[in-house]
Amino acid sequence: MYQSPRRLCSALLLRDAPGLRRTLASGPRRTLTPPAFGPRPASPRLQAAASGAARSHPRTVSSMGNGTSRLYSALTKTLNSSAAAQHPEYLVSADPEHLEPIDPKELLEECRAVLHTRPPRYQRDFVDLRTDCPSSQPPIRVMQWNILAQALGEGKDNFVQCPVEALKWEERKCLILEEILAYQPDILCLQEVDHYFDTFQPLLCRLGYQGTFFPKPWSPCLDVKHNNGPDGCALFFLQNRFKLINSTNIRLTAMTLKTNQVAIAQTLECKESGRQFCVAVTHLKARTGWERFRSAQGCDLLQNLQNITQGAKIPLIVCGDFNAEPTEEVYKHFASSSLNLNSAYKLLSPDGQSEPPYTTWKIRTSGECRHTLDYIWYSRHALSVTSALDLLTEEQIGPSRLPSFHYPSDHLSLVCDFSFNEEPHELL
Ligand SMILES: NC(=O)C1=CN([C@@H]2O[C@H](COP(=O)(O)OP(=O)(O)OC[C@H]3O[C@@H](n4cnc5c(N)ncnc54)[C@H](OP(=O)(O)O)[C@@H]3O)[C@@H](O)[C@H]2O)C=CC1
Ligand SMILES: [Mg+2]
Repeated sequence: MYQSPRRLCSALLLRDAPGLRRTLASGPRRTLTPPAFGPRPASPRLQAAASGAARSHPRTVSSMGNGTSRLYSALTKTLNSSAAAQHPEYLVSADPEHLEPIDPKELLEECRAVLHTRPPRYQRDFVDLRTDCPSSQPPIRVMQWNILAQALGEGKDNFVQCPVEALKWEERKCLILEEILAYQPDILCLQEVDHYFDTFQPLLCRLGYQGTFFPKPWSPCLDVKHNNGPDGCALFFLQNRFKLINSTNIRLTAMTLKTNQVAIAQTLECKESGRQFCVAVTHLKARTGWERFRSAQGCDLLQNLQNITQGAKIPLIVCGDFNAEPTEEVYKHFASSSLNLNSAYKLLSPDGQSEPPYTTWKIRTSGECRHTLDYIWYSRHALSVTSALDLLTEEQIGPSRLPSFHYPSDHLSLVCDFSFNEEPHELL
């Protein structure tokens, strides 16, 4: 598709003039699955509106913690004198409700232009898991992803086999957006988000999502020089499909003590069917030696979810980086909870009983770390998984593991399609 130079220079490219020049010189080489979002009017003011989005303050996000995060975000931008001097328009506030929608195809084109020197995206296929006749309602697509905080990736994680150039934010953010645009989730659950206000909230808002961000109270990102504020969990849903009924930000406790880990839980109503369900996102405490702590955090989350779902009356989907293998206590608590949860990715195994062999794979100074830590739990009686996105193979991941020039995070995205099971009275 032809893109005028003017259009290519949008929000994504504002801070990447050399990338733009490369784009115009050689054109995109990468191949992509085209997005299938509903058509939106192409915006003739994409460039101006997108730059406005990048400097805007959100209105729809929930309250707790957002003030802190906005402050850090504003502070880091102000302190980043080069960015402020070159693009003073970043400091001007705009009302996100009056920003024009983005055509996802245009955004994808922009991502492709920025990424044209990188290798092509990995091909991942959806596995059909339907066991009965198709539902009359369109499925609900849920994406779970620890996207890797920029500050942690560059300053803390020690991915010794990953070249620093592969972590450049101006390109890595395009890889993240490309992944989201490729799978078009209705609901997006993210961890390690440290670019909510300047990137994901404004862009995803203009793609039709409503977002909520809850930062960690003492994010390790804040220890990193030139950080962009705290990292935290973010939850987005498509506004044309769901109505927000209730939203709760949860600071997890462990043995009654407040911890540094958080969750967001929202009750949504499907606009097509009128059915309600609850979706939650969390990121539990990392590292070995913290198993009992994680277990306590999991119990606290389950207790909160019991209350929010009115004792399992409302169907539930819980996405998260649990930082726990299936052998850990916290996993067992979720698997045996009275909320009647099943883990969606088990359904990809031949017997439907085994988790995938890995959801994260990286090489640190301590050696290779290959673990299954990320899950999508769902109410096994009320919901069915109709398909799930297969994981990357070892060959696709490559010998240097993740993140890499191909893939932006050390965690793989998990994507599932859900449908509501018929209620007993509807079967009569
Ligand atoms: N600025 C301040 O004033 C304060 C800062 N802190 C910082 O916060 C940290 C604790 O925060 P907490 O939320 O408990 O952190 P966690 O232990 O949960 O880990 C934080 C992040 O580190 C990643 N991580 C996991 N294993 C390793 C590893 N081996 N090496 C490097 N990174 C790893 C995790 O990624 P993943 O989930 O993908 O594995 C996670 O996102 C402290 O280390 C301290 O640096 C704490 C208090 C105050
Ligand atoms: Mg991490």
